[in-house]
Formats: sequence, structure tokens, C-alpha cells
Amino acid sequence: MVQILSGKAVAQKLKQDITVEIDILKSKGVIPTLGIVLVGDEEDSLSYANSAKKRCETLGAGCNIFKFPAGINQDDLEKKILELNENRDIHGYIIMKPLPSQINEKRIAEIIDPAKDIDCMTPKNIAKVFAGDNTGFSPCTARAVMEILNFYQIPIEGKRAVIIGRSMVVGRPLSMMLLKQNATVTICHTRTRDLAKEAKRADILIAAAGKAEMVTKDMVSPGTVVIDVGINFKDGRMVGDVLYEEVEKLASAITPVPGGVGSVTTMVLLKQLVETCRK
Ligand SMILES: NC(=O)C1=CN([C@@H]2O[C@H](COP(=O)(O)OP(=O)(O)OC[C@H]3O[C@@H](n4cnc5c(N)ncnc54)[C@H](OP(=O)(O)O)[C@@H]3O)[C@@H](O)[C@H]2O)C=CC1
Ligand SMILES: Nc1nc(=O)c2c([nH]1)NC[C@@H]1CN(c3ccc(C(=O)N[C@@H](CCC(=O)O)C(=O)O)cc3)C=[N+]21
Repeated sequence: MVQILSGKAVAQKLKQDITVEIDILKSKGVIPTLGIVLVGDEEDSLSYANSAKKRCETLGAGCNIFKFPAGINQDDLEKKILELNENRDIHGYIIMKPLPSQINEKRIAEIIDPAKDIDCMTPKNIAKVFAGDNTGFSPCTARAVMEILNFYQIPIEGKRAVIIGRSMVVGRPLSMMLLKQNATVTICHTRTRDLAKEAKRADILIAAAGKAEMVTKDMVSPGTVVIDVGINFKDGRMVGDVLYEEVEKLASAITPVPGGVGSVTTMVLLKQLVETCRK
């Protein structure tokens, strides 16, 4: 029987710690407040922003969404980011990706105040992750995957981990975090020659390509632990990057969508908000 790796149980555990921390901060007169920079209206970014705002409200934290049109230019966006750095009412913020093509993402990442960088986009913070130093922020999604693996005590050391996707939000930082735990890591992308062959070698397969239900049964070996990071919308329904009905028959364990990685990501974001607030 396949083990369902519910993200909800992991989120629940994180929530307990966060609630305690928020109460302490409030007793000192601080209401931890999250900023979300949303440019345009990508469906998955909207879903994340709305979920994060709801979680903040439930837990007693503040949340401000700063929404900008998809056509905003570099200078105007940079000005807004610099304002957020100065804004004492915002303790940490996240800039939703992807940004529109006219925006230079690298220049944006460089001007975020590292102390407010709770999704770990600045060169300073991400360098720590790549150096195997986990004393700073982590990209929330990558950390969410690690929280799930640890919560369910999935062995990582010596295992072959195959990640589909090499973005700075998920694939690349996650590869470093798995490496730190002594996995043997393979990163796949659109130029990978035989994706099914690579994926079939995995003990732990992580799908983060952003392509609805692209991981099918011919890409999964029996007994694989499958972590589905994808958040896609198909006929108004949220689906992952994994064709769940097929793959759950082969996997030893699998995260569902919804109810998997996404719910943990939002909690990790709040956890890192509270952590930076405490400092
Ligand atoms: N559950 C959660 O909490 C979160 C979910 N997400 C979701 O995860 C998905 C990925 O997000 P993100 O990393 O930001 O996306 P990006 O679009 O930035 O990156 C996608 C990556 O997947 C690779 N890829 C795309 N198609 C294929 C394919 N057919 N075969 C092999 N590789 C492929 C791309 O390769 P190449 O580099 O060659 O183009 C790229 O490296 C999205 O669905 C997003 O919504 C994201 C963050 C959090
Ligand atoms: N800089 C940046 N970092 C990101 O991590 C990032 C991003 N940009 N851009 C968009 C994608 C997508 N993403 C989602 C996370 C949670 C839900 C989500 O819906 N979460 C629900 C639960 C969903 C479920 O049940 O699986 C919740 O927390 O309640 C959706 C989407 C983050 N992303």
C-alpha cells in the first residue's frame, strides 16, 4: 500500500511552533507582518498569495499584498522594493515569481534587504544554502520538501534523488539541501536527453517542472518516494506535475496535490517571517 505523505500534518506541526512565537512577539507589542509583492496575475502566484494571507489572518499575523500591473517597468518596481526595505511595518516579504519578461530578476534580487528576504532570493542568503550552511533563510518550497521528508522519516543519506526542474525557487536550492543530507542528486530539465530513464533511477523523485501531470507511470520505478511540487490548474482544478492515479500504484509514498507540498510552503514562509521578526 502506498503511504500518503500529507502536507497537512506537517503544516499542523509547524503551526504549533509559529503560534507560540507569534504570541510571544505580540506580548512585546510586535505584530509580525508579511509583505507579498505580486506582479501580474499568474494563477499559481495568486493562489499562493491568497493562501498566505488567509494563514496570516488565522494565526494573528499581518499581511499586506502589494499588487502591480504586469506592465510595470524596472525602475518603478525597484522603487517599490526599496520602499519595502524601509517600511518598518513589514518584517519580511516575498516577491512572487515568475516576474514579467521586461523585469531583470537578478537586479531585483540584489536590492532586497537580506534581513527581510524570507524566501531567500538575495545572493547573500542563497549563497549560504549553496555552501551547505543552514543557519539562514531557505527558499520556502525547498525547505517544505525537506520538512516533509524529515517528518515522515524518509531516509535520504545515500539515496538517489532525482529532481525535475532547475529553478532558483525549487530545483537548484533543493538539490543543495538534499546533497547536504548526503543524497546523490541528479537535476533534470528540458534539455535532459532521456527524462524517463533518469527518473526511473530515483529512490526519491521530485517533480518541480510546472507541467500538469507530466510524470507518468513509465517514468517511475516501483517503490519510489514521489514528491510532487507542481501547482497547476486544469479545468479549474488544482493538479500537480504527477499523474497521481497512475503513479500512486507504483510509488511507496507520494504527496498529494492539493494537500501536499503547497500547504507546507505557506507555513514555512510564516515560520521564516516569525524567525526574522524575533531577530
Ligand atoms: N507546492 C509549492 O509550494 C510550490 C509549487 N510551485 C510549482 O512548482 C512548479 C515549478 O515552479 P518553478 O520552479 O518556479 O518553475 P519554473 O518554470 O521556473 O521552472 C521549471 C523547471 O522545470 C523544467 N522543465 C519544464 N518542463 C520540463 C520538461 N518537460 N521536462 C523536464 N524539465 C522541465 C524547466 O527546465 P529549463 O530550465 O530547461 O527550462 C525548469 O528548470 C510550478 O508548477 C509552480 O507552481 C512552485 C513553488 C512552490
Ligand atoms: N518567489 C516565489 N516563491 C514561491 O514559492 C512561489 C512563487 N514565487 N511563485 C508561485 C509559486 C506557486 N506557489 C504556491 C504555493 C502554495 C500554494 C497553495 O495553494 N497553498 C495552499 C495549499 C495547497 C495544497 O493544498 O496543496 C495553502 O497553503 O493553503 C500555491 C502555490 C509558490 N510559488
